[in-house]
Amino acid sequence: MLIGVVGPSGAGKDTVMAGLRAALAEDPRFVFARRAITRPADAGGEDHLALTEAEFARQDFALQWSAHGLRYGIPRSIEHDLARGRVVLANLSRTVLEEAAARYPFAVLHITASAALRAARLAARGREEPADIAARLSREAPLPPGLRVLTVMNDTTPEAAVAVARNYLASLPRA
Ligand SMILES: Nc1ncnc2c1ncn2[C@@H]1O[C@H](COP(=O)(O)OP(=O)(O)OP(=O)(O)O)[C@@H](O)[C@H]1O
Ligand SMILES: O=P(O)(O)OC[C@H]1O[C@H](OP(=O)(O)O)[C@H](O)[C@@H]1O
Repeated sequence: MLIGVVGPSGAGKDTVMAGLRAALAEDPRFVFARRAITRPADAGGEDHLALTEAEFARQDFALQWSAHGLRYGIPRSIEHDLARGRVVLANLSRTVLEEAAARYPFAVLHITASAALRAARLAARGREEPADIAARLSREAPLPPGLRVLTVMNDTTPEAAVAVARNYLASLPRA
């Protein structure tokens, strides 16, 4: 099953995924997709595959989208993992959820937090310039209806959010 980790900028998707990755490191059932992004490798945050626009255009991805002036792709290799019954976690855009659900066994892990907390977190993170942060905070993308969704309110500690997300993963049907 593919788990799309989504939510507004600053909610804590990367943070919760990093916590899950550490918590599930010994469990071979779980795989974390490495994204390709047209963002420099040293920009901070996740360990992504940094591609130029030209390199990105030549790749064949399982899922891809554009946001924040960047291109994002999920590698085809997830299909091999899914075929072997793995649970694949991937940080996705909310705009590709219907496509993902149409193509793969799929559930959503929706990470969110209040607008005030997200604003403070993005400012403290410092990965983007203030104008980009403002654009990120105002970006809205509703979740499509009819999907299996767990919403995690990441408004206390990262550990608490990771624990809720981990319980959700444990509750999912085995492939
Ligand atoms: N529960 C929390 N308490 C305090 N700080 C947090 C918490 N969760 C995340 N953060 C911090 O908030 C910032 C944003 O988190 P993160 O990068 O994980 O968000 P994101 O949803 O992946 O955002 P984006 O979509 O912009 O990449 C990071 O600096 C992170 O360390
Ligand atoms: O707003 P939506 O479309 O859900 O997400 C748009 C993009 O923003 C985030 O990327 P980043 O890691 O913050 O660059 C998401 O992971 C996604 O790639």
